Amino acid sequence: MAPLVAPSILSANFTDIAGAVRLIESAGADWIHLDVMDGSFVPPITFGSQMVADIRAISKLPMDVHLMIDNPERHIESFCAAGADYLTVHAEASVHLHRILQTIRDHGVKPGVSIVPSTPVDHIVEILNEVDLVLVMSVNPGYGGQKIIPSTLAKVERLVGIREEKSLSYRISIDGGVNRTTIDEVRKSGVDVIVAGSAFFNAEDSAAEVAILRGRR
Ligand SMILES: O=C(CO)[C@H](O)[C@H](O)COP(=O)(O)O
Repeated sequence: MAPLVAPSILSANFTDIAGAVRLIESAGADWIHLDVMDGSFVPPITFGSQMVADIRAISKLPMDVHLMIDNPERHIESFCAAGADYLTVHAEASVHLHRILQTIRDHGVKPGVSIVPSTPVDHIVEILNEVDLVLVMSVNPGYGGQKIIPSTLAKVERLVGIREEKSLSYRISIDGGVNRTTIDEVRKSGVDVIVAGSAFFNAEDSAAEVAILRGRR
């Protein structure tokens, strides 16, 4: 099956977020990916739950909210209330991962877990039955436009295997450095969702770019 495509507004022009959302919709992309950064877990600061609420007000596309923040437990309620469909926290950001994931689900939102390139899949095996999404960071988080770290694709393959072995149903997403040069290798890993920032927002024809990322040329 073709993967879903989730353009990341991190690579959009922040003076025209509504325009970026319209572009994502008109290009036929599947989800909107929102990178929340706090200047602590990662160096940059992007935006908070108000951005999620404002996008919810103008779009019905599923919102895939990726919290690159420390102490995510402090912010679960506000992002759930803002209208996130998927809310993903970093395994490295809290020792109380199990509780956080359950809190997200209690709020009626799909919980996700993410790992940075240096974190092995073994670190999250115990909570895979609690999540609807596993987001594998294929670059070190914080910035768009970086080169993919190829060894991260083996983690996607491992997650595909565990899902089958344990009859689980999470989706696997990859984030960072996915573009028309890397897409063939990325798709071979068995990934379900492709997050694309610069490849989407720098494309001359964004609908064609979505088709390429899905594997239809
Ligand atoms: O999470 C991110 C950075 O932390 C971005 O979503 C990711 O890097 C996508 O950007 P690009 O497709 O340009 O690599």
